[in-house]
Amino acid sequence: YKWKNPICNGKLPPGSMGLPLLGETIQFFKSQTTFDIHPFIKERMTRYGPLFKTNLVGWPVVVSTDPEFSHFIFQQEGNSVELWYLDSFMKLIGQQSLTSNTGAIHKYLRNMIMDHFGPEEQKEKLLSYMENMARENLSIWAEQESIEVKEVATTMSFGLGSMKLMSYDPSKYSENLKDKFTSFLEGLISFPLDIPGTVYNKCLKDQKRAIRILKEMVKERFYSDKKHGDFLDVVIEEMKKDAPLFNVESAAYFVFTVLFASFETVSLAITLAIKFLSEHPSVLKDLMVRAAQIILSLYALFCSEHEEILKKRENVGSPLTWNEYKSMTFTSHIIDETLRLGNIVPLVFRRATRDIQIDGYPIPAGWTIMVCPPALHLNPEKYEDTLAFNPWRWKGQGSNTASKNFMAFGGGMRLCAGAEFAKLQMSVVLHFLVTKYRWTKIKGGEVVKTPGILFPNGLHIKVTEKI
Ligand code: HEM
Repeated sequence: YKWKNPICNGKLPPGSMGLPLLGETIQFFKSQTTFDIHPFIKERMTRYGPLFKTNLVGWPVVVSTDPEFSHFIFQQEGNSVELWYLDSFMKLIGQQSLTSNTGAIHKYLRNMIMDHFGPEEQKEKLLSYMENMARENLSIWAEQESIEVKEVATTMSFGLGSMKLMSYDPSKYSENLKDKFTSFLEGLISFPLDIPGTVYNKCLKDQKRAIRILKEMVKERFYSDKKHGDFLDVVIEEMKKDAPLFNVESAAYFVFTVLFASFETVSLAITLAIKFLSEHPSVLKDLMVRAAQIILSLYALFCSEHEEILKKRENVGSPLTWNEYKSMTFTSHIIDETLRLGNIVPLVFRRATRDIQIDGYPIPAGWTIMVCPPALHLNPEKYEDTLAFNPWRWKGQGSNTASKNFMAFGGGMRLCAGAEFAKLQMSVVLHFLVTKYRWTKIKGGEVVKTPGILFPNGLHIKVTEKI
């Protein structure tokens, strides 16, 4: 009785607390093979409405599928809610990483990241890194009989992220850092059962090895005076201050979190975009026509005005400027649509630090609030024919990062620090892929959501250079 009726001032939102201790955990982790809202959420939305209570992995939770309330929750960061994730997640991310810091320290660390991934840095340095990375990787893809997209996209994004963060050189270390992340995203939102054979267990082991490598790097840098111009330089500078924010352990966790956030999400988004484009030739055709138009108009302009620049550009393919990438509205619609339908981050967690009232229901202090972006992204009142991949639905809008109906990058003070970096990287890869190459799907492409997205059979394609 106590389990089913938690003590609280007033009537809690509708819903069931499930079985004692287990709650509704088993139903929550049930896998699905479509992009639709997870059946656990969908069934309860129909039964109880947009806000309902449940219990997951021992924690009392209120699930929000309501745009207004979800937006309100993101705005309440540091006021009536704080960032909070399941114990299993925190164990993987580390108690001292950015995600666990609040207030001024969070702001300070967040700015450190923004300084390295923000628009100024993108214009100055990152764009040319990205273009080189995309060009080099694509030419390697085109040499293969077939490639598995998620795998090669991960290699490319990891290369970019790890170079920018810590000038990572794999040949210097006995174990490869990238291999330690293969099951990380899956593990983060998988059933937190730490026994051999489970994804979570593998993830914990890999995380320990990754932290070991990163600690080695942090120590080496700490005792060296050589500057690399990367993110780790800034972390080391922090460590050398009188009242340092980091020790070796927390510095390693910090870099680990940013590294993970910077490449797993992007490589998944690139894979999803390629999957959707492969399945929707009319979208691909439109994208190719627009990309060709941009290049042709640039060439025409340069031919008439800057013969030397044209020559330089011809030598390196067809790179563009930051403003040119930003003005590719159709590409940004494809990216928004991929993120809306793909729901790479299917759940965002917070904890009420004091009692919150919503529509006459109390959410007691200490309860978890789970914001569910797919419910907002697949809301038929906002997005017609919700499961259709239709980039044209964004026509007339600029690029989306956060709104009440688009929360692919979260919102409020915790809005993804790498959102613009991620979108730029996707634009660059798509631009080079469609202007210089064509591809055909060989096999795979099916998805399973657990609730994180997996490609159980991969997505295998053959890339060829256009003549
Ligand atoms: C398509 C790619 C990406 C998606 C879908 C995505 C999604 C998200 C979401 C939903 C959050 C909010 C989590 C929360 O509120 O609890 C977040 C936070 C964050 N993301 Fe991303 N992200 C992406 C790419 C990146 C990249 C490339 C970076 C690297 C710089 C990055 C760095 C971060 C950081 C540091 C945070 C924590 C921000 C904070 O707590 O202030 N993300 N991301």
